[in-house]
Amino acid sequence: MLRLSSSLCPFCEARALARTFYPSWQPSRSAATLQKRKPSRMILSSTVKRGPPPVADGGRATSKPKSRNSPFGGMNVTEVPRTLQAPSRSQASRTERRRTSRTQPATSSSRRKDDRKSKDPMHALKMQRSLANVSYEKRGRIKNAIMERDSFGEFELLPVVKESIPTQALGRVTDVHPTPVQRLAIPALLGMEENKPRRRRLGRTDQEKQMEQFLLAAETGSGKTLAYLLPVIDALKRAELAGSGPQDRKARLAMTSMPTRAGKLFDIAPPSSTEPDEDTARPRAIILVPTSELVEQVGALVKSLSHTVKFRAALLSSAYTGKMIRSRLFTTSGIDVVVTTPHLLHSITESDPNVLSRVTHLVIDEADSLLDRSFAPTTSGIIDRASPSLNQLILCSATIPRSLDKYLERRFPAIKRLVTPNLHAIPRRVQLSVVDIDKVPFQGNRNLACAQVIWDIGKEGAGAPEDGGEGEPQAREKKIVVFVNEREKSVELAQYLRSKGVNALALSRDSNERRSDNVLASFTNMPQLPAPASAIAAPASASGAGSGTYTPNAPFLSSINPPTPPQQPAKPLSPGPRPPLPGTQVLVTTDLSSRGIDTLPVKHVILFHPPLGQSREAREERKGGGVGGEGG
Ligand SMILES: Nc1ncnc2c1ncn2[C@@H]1O[C@H](COP(=O)(O)OP(=O)(O)OP(=O)(O)O)[C@@H](O)[C@H]1O
Repeated sequence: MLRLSSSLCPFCEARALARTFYPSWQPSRSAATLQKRKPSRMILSSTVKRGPPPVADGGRATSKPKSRNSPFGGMNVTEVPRTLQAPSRSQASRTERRRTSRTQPATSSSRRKDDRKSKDPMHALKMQRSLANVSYEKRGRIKNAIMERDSFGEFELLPVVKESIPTQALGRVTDVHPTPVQRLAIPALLGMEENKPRRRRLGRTDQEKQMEQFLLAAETGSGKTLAYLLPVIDALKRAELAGSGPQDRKARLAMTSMPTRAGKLFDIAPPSSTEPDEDTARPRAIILVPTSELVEQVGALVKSLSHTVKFRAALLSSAYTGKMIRSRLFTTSGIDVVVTTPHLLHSITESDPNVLSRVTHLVIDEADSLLDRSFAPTTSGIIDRASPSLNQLILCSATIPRSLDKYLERRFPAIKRLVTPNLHAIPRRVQLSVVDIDKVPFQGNRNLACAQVIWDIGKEGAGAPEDGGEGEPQAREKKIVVFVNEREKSVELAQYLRSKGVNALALSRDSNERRSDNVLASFTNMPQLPAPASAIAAPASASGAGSGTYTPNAPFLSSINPPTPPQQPAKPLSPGPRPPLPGTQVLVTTDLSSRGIDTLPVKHVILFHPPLGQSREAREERKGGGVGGEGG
């Protein structure tokens, strides 16, 4: 079991740790995993943390421990620090041998699995191996390059766009400066670096050769939305000032001849009496996100900018009725920017392919999700259909899983990768704790372990506001998100937690609570919290991310468990009502709520299952094939 607790940072840095381990989601400021010793497909990268090869010294291999005082000292920790876990030299060499054995033909896969189970308690944390490697040299180079761009004024944005940044986009921020990803991406997307030799374009078609392709990869909560949105809006406004070009008309004509297919999910055909004009249902920019919740979040930023920059934006998602979608899309006043999900856009284009005919900018936000196995066919289809008119294709992601890496190599070999220095890094202020549920007092009872952790967090500093400040009691409530791998489990666990006196709600694709605005809203609709979170487990080491094994708090355990004689293992909880845990709200959810949603008030995240590193949909597909289950 892992538990992370962290201090605050303006961009929910702590979510990045869990996101680093779990590329398909990004939780909030702290996280915990209830870890059972089972192998996981998500493995930490062997090359990210690995230092220089051991130096032979008189026949004995010696390896110098990596300094934790370096700029990346707290990053990419693949094992519990020696002080906490005290692995022996032989254990370390076994780990190394196991890494090597993966590259060699296996003699017995079952033996290898057993080996992993028995000798590698931190196996689930090695999920980073599924992430693409970014060399330190490259990180250093980028860091130097972006250091001097510390003001939005340095970007060649239209004045009206620049003026909207402090007032609309970052209204709540007092000291407005671009974040690293914004320093990196905005000039590139604006073409401010065009004097540099252009990279060879290897697109599949003539049209694609003209299309610029970018990958924005930066840690979660780093401001990627604004990093792509400002240049896109700037380009739309410039095109508007210049008038639409002949290329647009050509592409539109080509698309008009595309056949209309049946079998659509939503009936969004335009009213038959209305002849579509230039701007009706012909957006020039489309932003694709994985969930309707994200449509709302990204859409809110787009809408706020639209008020001052003056463009027309529409939010389309399955949260709206077909009638609302139709009226937004086919509004006679026209449409410039659409924020939607791939499946809905696919349905729309099935009935009206012309919707994509004028798209010059296509953004695939959360590209690691939208180009994974479950979304890729739909997303790729949209890219194909839009590419004739596209000027820029922008992929945006908090991680680069190896699967995405390979996809890009194959499909977009000329893509320009804009990667921030801290990508795949574990935020230093995050505290990480591992709970071994096999040990006393949990003895394999994962639910009990989870309840215990929540009680410990809830009781920690009970009575005092979590951020040390004043405010409404509701705002002082501790918010904890528990991520599970199966949606059925979210309901079951929430019920269990309620039976233990925890105010817990389940949120999954098909839970009844999903439609309740209050469920997610209370975990997201908070002002940015400036103060650091209280330390829950051991204080973070001075050198970086705190990490250690979690020790159940005995008094708190007894508050949900009957007292047990000393030296005796605690008995598992029996179901039944418990006195409520005050001031704590828990959301038990799948990765539905994880992709890019800003859960700012959440400072504690529990990874109930070791993440599988795939989207929920992909896992459900696999589950259909009999591989499902609780995971972990
Ligand atoms: N330059 C900035 N200065 C201060 N705050 C910023 C800045 N840019 C963005 N933010 C804020 O940072 C928060 C996170 O931004 P955003 O959602 O764009 O991050 P992200 O990188 O897209 O995260 P994710 O990977 O989770 O989608 C938002 O509340 C946003 O208002």
